[in-house]
This record gives sequence, C-alpha cells and structure tokens, in this order.
Amino acid sequence: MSLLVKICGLSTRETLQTALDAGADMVGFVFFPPSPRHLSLEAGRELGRQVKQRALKVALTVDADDATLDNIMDALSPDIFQLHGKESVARLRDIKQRFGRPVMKAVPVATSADLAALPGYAAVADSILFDARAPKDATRPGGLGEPFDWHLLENLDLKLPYMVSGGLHAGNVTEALRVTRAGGVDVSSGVESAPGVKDPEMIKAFIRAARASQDANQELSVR
Ligand SMILES: O=C(O)c1ccccc1NCC(=O)[C@H](O)[C@H](O)COP(=O)(O)O
Repeated sequence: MSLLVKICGLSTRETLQTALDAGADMVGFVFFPPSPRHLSLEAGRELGRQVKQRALKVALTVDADDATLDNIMDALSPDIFQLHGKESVARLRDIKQRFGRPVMKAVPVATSADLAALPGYAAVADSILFDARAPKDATRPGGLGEPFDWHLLENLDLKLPYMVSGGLHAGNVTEALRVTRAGGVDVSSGVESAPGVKDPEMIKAFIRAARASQDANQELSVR
C-alpha cells in the first residue's frame, strides 16, 4: 500500500498549493484557537475550495462540540475528522454516526502505558495517528515539534491503518518509518520556518524524503 503523506496546519493559499503540487495525500486544517495554525471558518472554506479533490481534507479539532463540528462540515466539508483531544470511544462513535465521515483518532504517546487506550479506539476509529504526548503545561495537545520514542510502536499489532507524527522532518522521516512501519506520516512544525509559518521548500523536501523512504523501506522488505 502506498505511503500516505499529510501536511498539517496549512493556512495560506500559497503553501497549500505547494503541498498539493508536491503530492501531499492529505492536507490538515486546524480549528483550535490556541494554535498558531488555527483557521477561521471562512479561511477554511476558501482553502477547502482550493483543494479540489487533489488531496484528502483533514479537519483537526480538539474536544469540539457538535455545533463546532457542524460549522466545520458546512465550511470545509472535510474528508476526515482528526480528533486530537480527550474524545472518548463513545464520542468517536457519536461523531461518526452524526457526520458520516471517517475519524482519525490521535493517540498521544510518551510511554508504553499510553498504548493501553488503543483497543477501544481501534474498535471505532477508521485510523489512528500516533503523536508525541504534549507536556502538561503545553497550550495545545499537538503540533509541538517533538518526537516520541518510535520503538514503542515496534511490536505494534494494529489491524487499523496508522500514521506516525510528532517532531518529524525531512531528516528523520526515513528512520521513523523504518522503526514504526507506519502507513502514513504527518508533519507540521518540521515544515515551518516559525510556528504557524509553513515553508514551501521544507514542505517539498519533506514529501521528497517521505517518498524516498517509502521506496527504500520497500526495497529492504523484499530482500
Ligand atoms: O498543529 C497544531 O497546532 C495542533 C493544535 C492542537 C492539536 C493538534 C495540533 N496538531 C496536530 C497534528 O496533526 C500535527 O501535525 C502533529 O501533532 C505533529 O505536529 P509536529 O510535531 O509539529 O509536526
């Protein structure tokens, strides 16, 4: 199966176009006011129109209520909801039923104990995004540019598609994929020149490196 590459936290027409032209499979839009990547509904509507089915639109929310999700549906019509808060398994089921969209549940990872939540989520979610657990004093649960120990996923036996994220960049994405065997990679800080400021050259370099990793790891696996 082909590797999925997600560029998250896009907020300008120019950098969204760069990600689309460079072949991103998924483009992430953050709807979380404390984030430097937060989008207004109108900005989400405008950027969503630009995607034109060239990639999957991912709406990223944190413990959002139904009214917020309704507004995002109306503005962006996302292909996937990425739920990056403390959403329960029951809430995942509720959102899937109410909005009829696949949900990707972010699972914060710091130690192996964090994987205990997986079976419950895996029974309902359509995919999992493993991300570095945010420090207790963080202003947001993700997009912090810090990796977790990828070896924690080394013996993962998950039937669901999963992505790895957290502190990825063009220089470490190959190793992250080799260790985690993830089917997708997700990046935000690692393609920014400053918090919330996406860099076109960094976006292109990350996608190039991820595609090269996919080829390299496939070669290794057939040897
Ligand atoms: O990106 C944000 O600002 C953000 C805010 C609140 C919750 C999640 C957020 N990002 C989630 C993502 O999917 C990021 O791409 C992921 O955490 C990796 O971020 P980074 O370590 O900066 O590459």
